[in-house]
Amino acid sequence: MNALHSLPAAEPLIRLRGLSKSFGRTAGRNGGKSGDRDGGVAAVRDVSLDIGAGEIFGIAGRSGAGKSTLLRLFNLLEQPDAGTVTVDGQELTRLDKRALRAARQNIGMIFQGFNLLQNATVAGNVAFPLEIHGGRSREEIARRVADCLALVHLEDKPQAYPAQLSGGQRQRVAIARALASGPAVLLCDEPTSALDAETTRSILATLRDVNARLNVTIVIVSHELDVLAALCHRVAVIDGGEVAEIVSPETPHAITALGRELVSLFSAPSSALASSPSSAPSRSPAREVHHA
Ligand SMILES: Nc1ncnc2c1ncn2[C@@H]1O[C@H](COP(=O)(O)OP(=O)(O)OP(=O)(O)O)[C@@H](O)[C@H]1O
Repeated sequence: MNALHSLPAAEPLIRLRGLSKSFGRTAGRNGGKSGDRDGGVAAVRDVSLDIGAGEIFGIAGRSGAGKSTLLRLFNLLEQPDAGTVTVDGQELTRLDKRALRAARQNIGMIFQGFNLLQNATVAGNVAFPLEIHGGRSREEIARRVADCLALVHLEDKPQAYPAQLSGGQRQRVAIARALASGPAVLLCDEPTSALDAETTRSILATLRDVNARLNVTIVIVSHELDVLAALCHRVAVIDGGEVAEIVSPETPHAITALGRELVSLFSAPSSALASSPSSAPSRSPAREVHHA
């Protein structure tokens, strides 16, 4: 689908235009349009999106739809074959390596597997991106680490090692680390998929808090539709690398099956992952997107 979806009223914080990415023999700056024909995989096809400052934006889709590839294009962990990525007024796709490294300070990212340094303490993990980027004093870094750990309620764990923490605590360390440089954007790739329902609820509460208190724009990929419905203002449904539709709680008639399910979950007052502490503790597997 070529149409530009979505449109926050104000100037968007994130602007994607005509993004395409193929893997395989034919990947190249020509847009990967021949990707299928020549045996490659067209993972993302001509995606254009605007995401507003302070928005929580979800990406849904079946396994292999292109969700993670699309997310990794937001900070150019994947280089697009065609198209542009603009974040906070900076067109990332025009930057050289050095400028891109600096621009990435404005874009934090967390992953399903947490990706923590096992041999570093909690404080060491959070300090790490600040230390490698340079330009900050030891005191500044210590203050920033303490602030970020307080934000995720781990102020009592700076000297612990990742192996001594629960999965939820590890993900909160990863969130603190991703926020250490004060980014405007937090990208989340399946952040709760390795966690049980109770822990998922606490991570969602932390992400809501980060969004509300710091106005950090969040983009989250998840195959768990109830997670997306509990957290997001809008969700893009990706199918075959394209944006099939964007749904929100106000969408009257979703066109895809996933979109319809999301809309029903948005309006489900008893969503297991709603912010209310009295909500039901477990999630229904029927609300997950199963492999295609
Ligand atoms: N590094 C790569 N090399 C080759 N093909 C890739 C690579 N990364 C992704 N792909 C292919 O691109 C397509 C989209 O993959 P992607 O991981 O983005 O999908 P996804 O929607 O995130 O799937 P899942 O929910 O299973 O993680 C798939 O066909 C996948 O096999």
